[in-house]
Amino acid sequence: MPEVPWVEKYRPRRLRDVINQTKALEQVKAWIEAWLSGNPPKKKALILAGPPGSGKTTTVYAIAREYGFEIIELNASDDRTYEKVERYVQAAYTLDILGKRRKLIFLDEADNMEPSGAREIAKLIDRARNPIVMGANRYWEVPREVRNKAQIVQYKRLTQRDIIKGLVRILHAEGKTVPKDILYEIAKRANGDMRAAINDLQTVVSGGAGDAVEVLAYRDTEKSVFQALAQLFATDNAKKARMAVLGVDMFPHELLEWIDENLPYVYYRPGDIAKAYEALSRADIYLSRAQRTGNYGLWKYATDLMTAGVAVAGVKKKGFVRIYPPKTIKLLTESKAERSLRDSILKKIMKEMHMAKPEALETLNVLRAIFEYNPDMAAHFVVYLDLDLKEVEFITGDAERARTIWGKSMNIEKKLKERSRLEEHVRAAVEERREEKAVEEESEESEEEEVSEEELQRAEEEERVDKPKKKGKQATLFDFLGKS
Ligand SMILES: Nc1ncnc2c1ncn2[C@@H]1O[C@H](COP(=O)(O)OP(=O)(O)OP(=O)(O)O)[C@@H](O)[C@H]1O
Repeated sequence: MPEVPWVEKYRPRRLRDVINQTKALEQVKAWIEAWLSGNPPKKKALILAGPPGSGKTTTVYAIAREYGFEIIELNASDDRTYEKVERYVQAAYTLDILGKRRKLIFLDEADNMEPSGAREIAKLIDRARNPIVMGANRYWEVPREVRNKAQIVQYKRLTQRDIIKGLVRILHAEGKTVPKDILYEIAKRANGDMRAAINDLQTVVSGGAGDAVEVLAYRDTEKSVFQALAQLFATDNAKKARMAVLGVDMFPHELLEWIDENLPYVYYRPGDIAKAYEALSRADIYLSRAQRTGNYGLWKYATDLMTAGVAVAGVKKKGFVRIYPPKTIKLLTESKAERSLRDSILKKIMKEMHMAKPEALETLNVLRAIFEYNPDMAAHFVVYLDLDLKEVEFITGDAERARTIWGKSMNIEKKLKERSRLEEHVRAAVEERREEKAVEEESEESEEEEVSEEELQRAEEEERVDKPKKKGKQATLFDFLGKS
């Protein structure tokens, strides 16, 4: 028998178990108490607005339980809903008098109402004798005529901490545990949606830890590391082994951890295991050298050793090998937003560096290392690839480091701008000078012509004078010589 969905099994029954919506709950309580005071609130409808899985429906059910209402739940996007609402509105008072439980009408998805339905619902709110509560993710998409007649109660997006609190509560109740990093990963990717988080938790707990990682971490990655490792461990061909890990979106040292974890299950002869580990430890040496020196070309040797080096180490077990994540796993997960960031970075790399996608992926890995260890060089890449801050954050995975690199890149950009301004300036000056020179030369040329005419005359005269001068000079010398 399939298990009851935990989202229903663990839906808080009481208001005080609803996590981190205190302000909203107070408003809802005050409003419902006004109904019970015999002096109904001015606005006879309530809109609970907020992100999915933040506790709106839960509130309605808990309030009904605590204040003794029966809930009539209807979907606002359903065309026939308003007819039903009308029936209940009519009947409600009578039922009340007959001592039956009071009814609370809950209309979910009020932001998906048809305009015609909205007009009817607005009319019904006017005539309502019992509380009408609506749920909506996008308040502004609730038709205006309905919105105007309702009081709004805003639900917050739950924080990661709230989500973890909710998940831990369920784990306690189930007597189950999951690794902390997986729990955090679930909370992170839920993005404030407790329902999504609880569903993920249930999948993970009922599936076992191996599946957990597969379900959570690798459903979006380029090529799953499970697939890659299965291929790697199935071959004793060096080239195939190298190929197996291409396209795995992972740092070499992370890949190394995965291989490290799974090696003992692949070889059964101790000598072979030892040989494989030797290849791994040499890979590790290359990796730390790469990190120390910034020579990331060494990554290639490291990757060769951990793939080809391991693949040829000996005789492997036949058949299916179950791949386990390393104990110290750093989950490489991606949300939709992260994925789109990564794609946009890849596109920039492909465009600027003229690369195909697999190469761009490798480059992204290299960039990650550079961004981790060499902020100055990273800043140049930011400018070169025209990355934005979000993309830099994605590459670094660390907001603070991203800001440092971003700051540096702004300086470079400023300098580049200054330089191009300067260049422009110098170029303009040179141009100006050249023009001036051209004008000068032109006038010089004409002056020269004039001068040369004069000079010509003078020269001619001089020539006449010169000769005797020269002669005179020579004569003097001769005279002198003669004299001496
Ligand atoms: N604030 C909360 N505290 C505890 N549990 C919560 C909270 N919010 C949601 N949950 C849990 O998440 C699941 C979904 O919650 P709920 O149905 O109240 O979401 P919702 O806000 O109505 O979402 P939607 O807008 O999608 O209808 C329930 O199982 C509930 O137990």
